[in-house]
Amino acid sequence: MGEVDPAFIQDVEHRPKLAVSQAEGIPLIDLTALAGYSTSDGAVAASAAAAIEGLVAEIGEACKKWGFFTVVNHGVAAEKRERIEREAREFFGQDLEEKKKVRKDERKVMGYYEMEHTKNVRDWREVFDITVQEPTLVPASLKDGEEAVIEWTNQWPEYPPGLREACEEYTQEMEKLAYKLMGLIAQSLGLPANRFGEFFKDQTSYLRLVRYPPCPAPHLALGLGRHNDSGALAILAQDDVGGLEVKRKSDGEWVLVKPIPDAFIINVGCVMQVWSNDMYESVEHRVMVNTEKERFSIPFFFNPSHYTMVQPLKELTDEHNPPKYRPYSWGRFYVIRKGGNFKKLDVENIQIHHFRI
Ligand SMILES: O=C(O)CCC(=O)C(=O)O
Ligand SMILES: [Fe+2]
Repeated sequence: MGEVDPAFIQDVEHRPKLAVSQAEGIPLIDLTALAGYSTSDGAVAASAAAAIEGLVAEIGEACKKWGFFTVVNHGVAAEKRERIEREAREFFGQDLEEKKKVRKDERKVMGYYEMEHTKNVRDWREVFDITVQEPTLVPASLKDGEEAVIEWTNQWPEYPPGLREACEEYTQEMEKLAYKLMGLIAQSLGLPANRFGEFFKDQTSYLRLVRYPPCPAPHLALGLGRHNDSGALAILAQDDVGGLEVKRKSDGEWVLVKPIPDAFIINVGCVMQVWSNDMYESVEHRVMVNTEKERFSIPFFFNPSHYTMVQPLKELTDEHNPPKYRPYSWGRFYVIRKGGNFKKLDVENIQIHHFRI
């Protein structure tokens, strides 16, 4: 059994229990009703509208109670998911030297990386990041009032040659699903289905391919340390190995998210927490590793346009429920977050609670 670099070792209170219960897991939601929804045919629309109403209620309940849920019958073609999963395995299967040819750094923020830290402890994983809009515009400066932007672009490896196409095809599917889910979430908050649409015109969403290698010390290290996702929504494809844990809101216990074939795991991010004025919370999660099996996952992070000022929505606040956050620039928040995970920091990386009133 190999020695583990101390950079990976979690403080005692953050080490995982290797035997965790899967009981009372996150809600499972069937999206079949979305496919049949048609407003052009009155008869279909009437029954479909009732089904959608049920779905909206289920999603609202899941967002409030868990911040996480699993969806099935989501309409994403299985071949597209299988294809990107295959390409990801091919990419990570190469030598480190090859992968480092597309390594990210402080200027090229998309690409391969194997030294990420979460809360200043190194994660037992390697990633490949792809921005969805080519190019993605983000602020050039972190100072208020400065409007200049820079462009983030992707780095594509020579091998596997089909990786780029697989990613582009898959992100289109993720976007479609994200818009549908945002529509349902908006309705669950009593808002029009398209309420969030305006925020994503120049979205800064990204896709991440992840490999968690087997680890000789899964009781000491984590594949990914506890964290919240910073954007609006995340859609995760995990393989059949398992390891994702969610901090259950009701009692603070870490609960393992059981892998379900073809399902996606959805969670609301910090932007949705602020928009909803804490009605829906972005819940902490982390990833355990194991001694035997490598694990692959593919999260898609649905993020607003860089110029979005994130703040509680007017419709959801009033004098009895005043805004709990000051407005903040999504673009600057995102640039700081993306830069902060490269290395150990002296201070806590930027978090929404820094904007809490
Ligand atoms: O790999 C997973 O299961 C979760 C990944 C995740 O939470 C993240 O990358 O933010
Ligand atoms: Fe996450």
